[in-house]
Amino acid sequence: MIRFEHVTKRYPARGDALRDVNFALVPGEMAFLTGHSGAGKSTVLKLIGLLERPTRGQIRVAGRDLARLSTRRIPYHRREVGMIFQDHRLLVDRTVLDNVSLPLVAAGLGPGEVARRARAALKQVGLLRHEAACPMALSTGEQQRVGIARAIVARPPLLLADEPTGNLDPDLSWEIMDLFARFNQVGVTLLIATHDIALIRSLPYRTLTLSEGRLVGDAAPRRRR
Ligand SMILES: Nc1ncnc2c1ncn2[C@@H]1O[C@H](COP(=O)(O)OP(=O)(O)OP(=O)(O)O)[C@@H](O)[C@H]1O
Repeated sequence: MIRFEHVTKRYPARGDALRDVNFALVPGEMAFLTGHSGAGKSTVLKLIGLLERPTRGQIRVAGRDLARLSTRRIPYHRREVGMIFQDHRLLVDRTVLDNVSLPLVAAGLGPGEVARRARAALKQVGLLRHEAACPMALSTGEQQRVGIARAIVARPPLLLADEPTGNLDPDLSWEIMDLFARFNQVGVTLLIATHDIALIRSLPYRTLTLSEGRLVGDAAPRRRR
């Protein structure tokens, strides 16, 4: 589902944010990406979502070489990659339902289909009763779940999450991880960037570790007890 081969990313004025990074995730895998602040976690996710381009190396997602993707195919690629951010990036002047509908509206679906699918996504995250609310009226954990509903509404095979539990207390963090595990059980591939060591240690998933832009660790998933 994801393959990085000798990927280097240099930001002008900053230098190398990633250096010769190599790893692969098979379809249906769920993994953490960790490392200190500035290690390059968000950069890895942005490269996969085509929000940034590598300076060197090759990135393949779902078998496609991202460097060879035509401009016409980029919106299609973005719909296949659901992205979840710590600050959830919701539009505060739109309802919860409108926020979740956005990727489908952008994909050109008709209003009936958009509403049907957006409600199904809200139901999956347990927020159907808040569909008419404005995001600011919801708690932080609920806002994060709206962001997750928006990321899954187009049913992407790949979900990327950048510090999805960063603002949440432990109980809410568990709720979010539970949701991710449920998506994973139905075949979605997930890569979750986090520096929440307690969360990582308590869950059995594979963990990729970055330090100073290099991949320095790749711990296999532990067996569930
Ligand atoms: N658009 C940019 N322009 C210049 N430098 C950048 C840009 N984005 C990130 N960087 C730099 O690249 C390095 C890696 O950043 P990145 O955000 O990928 O790290 P991170 O591991 O996600 O950090 P954090 O946990 O703090 O979010 C950092 O030194 C950062 O300052």
